[in-house]
Amino acid sequence: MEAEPILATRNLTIAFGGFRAVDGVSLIIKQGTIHALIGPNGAGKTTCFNLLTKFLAPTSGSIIYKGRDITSLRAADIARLGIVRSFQISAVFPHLTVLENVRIALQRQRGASFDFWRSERALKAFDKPAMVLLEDVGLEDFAGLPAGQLPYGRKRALEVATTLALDPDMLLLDEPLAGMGHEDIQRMAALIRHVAANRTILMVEHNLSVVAALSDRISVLARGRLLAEGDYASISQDPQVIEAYLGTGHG
Ligand SMILES: Nc1ncnc2c1ncn2[C@@H]1O[C@H](COP(=O)(O)OP(=O)(O)OP(=O)(O)O)[C@@H](O)[C@H]1O
Repeated sequence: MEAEPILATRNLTIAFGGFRAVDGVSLIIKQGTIHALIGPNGAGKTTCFNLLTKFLAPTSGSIIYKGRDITSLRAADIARLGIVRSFQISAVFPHLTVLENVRIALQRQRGASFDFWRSERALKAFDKPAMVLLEDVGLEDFAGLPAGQLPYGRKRALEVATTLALDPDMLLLDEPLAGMGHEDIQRMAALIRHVAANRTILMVEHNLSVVAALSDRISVLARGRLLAEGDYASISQDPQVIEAYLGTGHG
C-alpha cells in the first residue's frame, strides 16, 4: 500500500533581500519513511529545515502536515501536533544525571506543575518510563552518570531520548551524524533506524553512505531548488545531481 504523505510543501520559498535561499520547493514526505534532504554546501538544506521547523517564516508557499495547512503556526504549535526537531534545541542539563534529563523531558510533556514536580514521589513516577526511553536509545548503563560526562556520541543519543519523550509522530534531525567518529556514526545510524520503526524521520545529512543505507527517499537540493527526488540508486545516477556535487568539489 502506498504510504500517505505526512508532510508536504508547496512552492516553499524564502528570499533574503533578492536572494532565494529556498526557491519553489515542493516536497512530499510519506508517513513512516526515512526521508533525507541532501545537497552541496549552500544548497538551502538548513534554510529549508528551518522553514519546516518554524525557525523561519517563508516568503511564499505553504507547508501541509497531515492534511492541515501549518504554514502560519509557530514552533511550539507544531510540536504539539507531533513534529519535533532534535539536536539544535534539545538542551542537555550537564549537572543532572542522564536519567534526570529524560525525566524532566517527560514531566514537561505531561505538563506537570512546578509543585507537582517538587514532590519526590511524583518524580519517581517518571523513573520507569524514563528508563524505558534510555533503553530505547541504548543508554541504560549510563542512567546515573551526570549528562555532562557522557561522550559526545552518547550525548546525542540522550538528545534523541529527550526528543522521544515528547512522543513525536515526525522527527526532524539536523545533521545527526555531524562531528561523530566511525563507531558513533554506526550506533546513531542504528538508533535512527530503530526510532523510525513507528515514526517518520526527515533528516538533513552530509554523510552520503549513511543516507544511502537509511533513507527510503531522498530529495536533492541545489541552489535553493529541488533538483531530484527518489531512492539512492536513482538520484546517485542522475546527471544533474552528479554535476551539482562535482561542481562544488563535494562528495
Ligand atoms: N539569513 C540569511 N540571510 C542571507 N542569506 C542567507 C541566510 N541564511 C542562509 N542564507 C544563504 O542561503 C544559502 C543556503 O544556505 P543554507 O545554510 O540553507 O545551505 P545548506 O544547504 O544548509 O549548506 P551547508 O551544507 O553548507 O550547511 C547560502 O547561500 C546562504 O549564504
